[in-house]
Amino acid sequence: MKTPVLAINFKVYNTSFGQKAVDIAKAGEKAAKEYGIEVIVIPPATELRRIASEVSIPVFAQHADPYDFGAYTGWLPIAALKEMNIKGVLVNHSEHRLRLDEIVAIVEAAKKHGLETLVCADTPIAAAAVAAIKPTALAVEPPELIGTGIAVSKAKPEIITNTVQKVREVNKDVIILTGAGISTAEDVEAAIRLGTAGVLVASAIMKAQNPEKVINDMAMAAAKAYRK
Ligand SMILES: O=C(CO)COP(=O)(O)O
Repeated sequence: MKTPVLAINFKVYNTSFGQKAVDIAKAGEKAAKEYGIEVIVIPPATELRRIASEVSIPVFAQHADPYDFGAYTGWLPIAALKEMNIKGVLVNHSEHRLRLDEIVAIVEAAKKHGLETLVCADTPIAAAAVAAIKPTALAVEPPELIGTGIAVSKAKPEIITNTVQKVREVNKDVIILTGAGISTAEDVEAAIRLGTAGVLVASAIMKAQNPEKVINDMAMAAAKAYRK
């Protein structure tokens, strides 16, 4: 994973499926090229194969299970992601919470299959616990700000600075991202100034009138703030 990062969690909005999802992913690809940053798109499981075949930027799954191919009805094996050219997996999102042993199993299985991991944590302490598992990246997202349009980087900057401090005590390499309520280019800039390498964002893009413009503005802000 390169830095800075604009990771777009599509969640399961009505814009997260079909052609709209492809258009948003293509806007991400365009911004990644234009500003030289890492844009990661994270569509629902049903859209993974199509989007991975239409864009060259990394596509991550919103969740996957630590299984190989086999008799696992209703689960999404990590082995299948690899076959679809998916580059990584989001783990333990606050809307899809897991126990620590389950997080460990997914991160280990992803490593075995050569996939990256972006693990979510709701507090600085949880982020430090996650950092000890050595994922590729982690995102600190206070659940009470998710989907509110109130950016954690503005409303609760101490959550970000505490996360960076606690995580670096246990892991010097993991990429740290900021998420929850990130709405504007300014919010992205603040997240980077507070010591993280980018953002994990959903509603500001998925619910926008003009998602392409929001992606462009956030990507430009990330590139600019990260260079300084
Ligand atoms: O949960 C999030 C990203 O994974 C954050 O969601 P919002 O950007 O909608 O606040």
